Parts: sequence; structure tokens; C-alpha cells
Amino acid sequence: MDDDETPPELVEVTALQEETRTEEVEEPGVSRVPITLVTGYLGAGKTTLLNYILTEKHGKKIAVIMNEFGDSTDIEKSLTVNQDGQEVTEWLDVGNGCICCSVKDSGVQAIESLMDRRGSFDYILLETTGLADPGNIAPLFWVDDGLGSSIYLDGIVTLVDAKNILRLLDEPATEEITHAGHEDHAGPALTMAHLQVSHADVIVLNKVDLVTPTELDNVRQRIASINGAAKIHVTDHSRTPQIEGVVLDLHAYDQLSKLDFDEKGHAHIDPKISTLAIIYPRISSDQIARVDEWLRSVLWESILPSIPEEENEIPNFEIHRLKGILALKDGTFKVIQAVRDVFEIRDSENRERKEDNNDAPDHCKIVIIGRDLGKSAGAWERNFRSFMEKVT
Ligand SMILES: Nc1nc2c(ncn2[C@@H]2O[C@H](COP(=O)(O)OP(=O)(O)OP(=O)(O)O)[C@@H](O)[C@H]2O)c(=O)[nH]1
Ligand SMILES: [Zn+2]
Repeated sequence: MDDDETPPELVEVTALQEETRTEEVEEPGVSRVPITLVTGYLGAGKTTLLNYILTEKHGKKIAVIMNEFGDSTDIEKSLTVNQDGQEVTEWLDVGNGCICCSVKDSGVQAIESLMDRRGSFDYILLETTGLADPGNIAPLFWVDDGLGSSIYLDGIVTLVDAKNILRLLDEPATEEITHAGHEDHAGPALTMAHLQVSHADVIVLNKVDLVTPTELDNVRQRIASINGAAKIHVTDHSRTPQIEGVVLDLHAYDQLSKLDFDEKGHAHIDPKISTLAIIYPRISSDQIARVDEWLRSVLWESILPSIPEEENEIPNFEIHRLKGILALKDGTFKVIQAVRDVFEIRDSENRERKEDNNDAPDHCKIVIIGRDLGKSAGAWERNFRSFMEKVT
């Protein structure tokens, strides 16, 4: 994308924030197709993963959109549909070469027209370019009502090249980041690798055959220090132990029954991005508005609310991804989802004491992944607590 091209889509997303952050009522009977974004640095093994999925027998009808990254501005995307063991390839012309700007219009239109002709899919997998920042793409699938009616975001899978990732994370950031639209961010620049890891719901740690067990260990720790909430699967040639629950059926943005996150481990191995969790006792339903208010402050203003300036321990943070479970006193749950400044709080399917839900949490938990979050979760937890308990 040229710098002077301002994609109108992004404006639209901003305009939608206001309406979409409150609880949404799901329309019953509308069957939506899950889409998983597969991202990762150049050569990490994305295409290998998608080919593996296409050739495995899983009895699902999966549309795979591969991104052939090239120098030309007209990039064709091949769309391979696997149907009853048969692969059918179509070419999508998405016009503008930058997928984050074009997928929403022509990409989704192409998917929809393909569904008209071939019937719906069980899943759609979209490979984004090795340089794409998933933080820009994810909200397009998530907040837009038009898209939301036919497609929903199932999760983000990030392929990591075990051999090269540490070097990429330690590299000084380049203009790739500005391409993705982060010119406005203050503070030290991040590498694309940081962004891709920090937005992941699942990390496929690939090319394990090329590293020693010690190297693998180091990579694992570094990844977990950046994103402590993602599930990590170690693979050789992107062969994940299984497909469902690993690449498909992630429900990273809807079900969210519990948030696995090891709060003690890995603190600050990576100097740039880290993960932390806030724990808080059950709340009453009228406290949800309070949580909403707190989220608006930290996500929209990047400010911990109600702290005098001189006492602010975390002056310059930036949240990339946030998810949370609010445990209510009546035994129900709410789910919080945020990618950058787009967020929502909605009902969870889960109720307590459901037989298959023994590990339902008995407290609220908010997991935050971002830059410059400070030395520990303590300051965050204190701020959240005092904000929730503040008399208004
Ligand atoms: N040794 C080794 N090679 C791998 C592994 N996985 C993938 N490769 C190879 O790495 C190269 C790049 O893999 P791709 O799947 O094309 O990577 P990609 O992420 O799609 O790459 P781009 O589309 O260029 O961003 C290919 O030659 C693969 O065969 C692995 O686990 N081990
Ligand atoms: Zn772009």
C-alpha cells in the first residue's frame, strides 16, 4: 500500500467501535463460517501447514486462501477448496496488493460468491503475508456487521520458525511496521515478529528438526514470555498433532471457558512485549459497566484510570491483545475480547456446574498482552481493584 492511500475500511472500523463494544445479541439460526488467520514470518511454514491440512482426511469442507506474496501490486490469491478429498483451486483477485486493506472488500466478497456457487464451507483458512500484522486484520472480521453475518473469526495461528525467531525478535524494527499502519505508536519500535506472536491464539513452533533441544527450550521460553496466553505446539514441517482444536475450532473469540496462563513463569525475558493477568473476585452484574469503563481507559486512552500522574507506575504502555472472563455472582460468565482498541464484553455460553465445565473459574481474570506493561501485574491489579471499588 502506498503511504498516501488511506483505506476507507479502517475508518469504518473506528466508527463501529462505539456500537460494537457493548454486548451483542446473537441472531439465532444464522450459521456463520469460522475463519482462522494463519500468520507468521516469511518462510516459517504457513503454506506447508495449509497443504498439510488440505491433504489430511478430516471430512471437512475447508477453503484455504493462500497468499502469494510478490512485488507487484496486483496479487492474486489462490483459493483452494478441499471437498471430499478433491482439491479445487480458484484465483481471487484482491486488487490492492495489501491484504489488510483489501481482504475485507474483495476478499470477503470473493469468499461469499464462492460460497454461493459451491455451497458453504465448514472452515476458511486465510494465510496472510509474512509481513502482515494480524492486529490490523483481525478486527475486520470481527466487528463488521456485514461480514459478521457470514464469517466469524475463529482464531489466529502464528507459525514460528524455531531456527530464526530469536534473531527476528532481537532485530531492530524496520519500515515493515509502518507499512502495517503503526506510524502513530510511541515508544521503541516492535518487530513484525513481536506483533505476530503477541496476537496469536495458537503458536505453531515449527522447524523443530533444525534446532537442538536447548535452542528449542530457549525459543519456547521467549515465546511464552511475549505471549503467555497462546497454546504452543512444537512441529516438524507444520505437522500439528491434530487439526481440530489446534488450527480449526479454536473458538478463541467466543467460547473462552478458561484462560490458561502461568502467571509466575517467564517474567520479562523479552524486553518489549509481555503478558500479565489480573485476578479479581466475582462481581455483580451492575459492576460490568465499571469494567467497561476501565477497559475504555486502558484500551482507548492507554491510561490506567484515576491515578495521579506522579503515582503512575506504568506511563507508556500499549495493549495489543486482551481477553478476560468475568465471573458473576449469579454463576454466569461474561467474556471480554480485545484486539488493540476494539473490544467487546459479551455473554459466555458457560454456566457454572455444567458437567463438562468443572474447571470454570470462580474469579474474574483478565489477561493482557502488550508493550511496556511494567515490572509486574501488581500495579495493574491494584489499579483495577481500586477502580472497581471506587465510590462514584
Ligand atoms: N527443515 C524444515 N523445513 C521446513 C519445515 N517446515 C517448512 N519447511 C520448509 O521451509 C520452506 C518455507 O515453507 P513455507 O511453508 O513455504 O513457508 P511460508 O511461511 O508459507 O512462507 P511464505 O509464504 O514465503 O511467507 C519450504 O521449503 C518448506 O519445505 C520444517 O519443519 N523443517
Ligand atoms: Zn495495508
